[in-house]
Amino acid sequence: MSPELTGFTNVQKIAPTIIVDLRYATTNNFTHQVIYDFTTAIVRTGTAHKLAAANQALATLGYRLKIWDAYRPVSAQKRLFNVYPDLEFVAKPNPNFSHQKGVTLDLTLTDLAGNECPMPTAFDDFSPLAHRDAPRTAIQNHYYQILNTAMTQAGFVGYENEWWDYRDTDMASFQPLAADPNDYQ
Ligand SMILES: C[C@@H](N)C(=O)N[C@H](C)C(=O)O
Repeated sequence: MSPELTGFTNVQKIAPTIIVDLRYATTNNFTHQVIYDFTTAIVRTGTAHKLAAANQALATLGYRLKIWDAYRPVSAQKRLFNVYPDLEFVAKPNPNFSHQKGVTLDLTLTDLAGNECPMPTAFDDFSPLAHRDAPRTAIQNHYYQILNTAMTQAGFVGYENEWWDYRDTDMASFQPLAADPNDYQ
């Protein structure tokens, strides 16, 4: 992978219409604790370009992406795992994995005004209803398919147990890398 793609990028710098609402920067998450001290969503630059392509495709259909989590330091993963050590829904701390190396996003779909579309569950609903093969209502399935098509066509793969978790298909090409998102505002 070229060196220009392996650093970190603030996703809103290349896709300003993406909404960022980092839930672990607030107490509005499953831990009820503030997990980290930043509100800027960063991912590896190659991943950011793919995300911008997904958001652009969605814009033509009248939708936007809303990000709930992006790069997550290993220290934050430790806090999440301490509260909910269930590998189905929270990964073990590991600098070479997923959010912790900046190749994964937790996200949902909104309309152009920023209103969230109906999806299978709330964010971090750690129940079987979050699984990608769970039964969905027709309306939930409609919006899920719009999101899933845009993300997979842009080069992401969805984690089977969480409908909101999308990983760069090139994730294995990225070596571990840490950053402070506050440096990318
Ligand atoms: C905690 C949840 N939002 C999540 O990101 N789960 C995956 C499995 C992870 O911890 O990487």
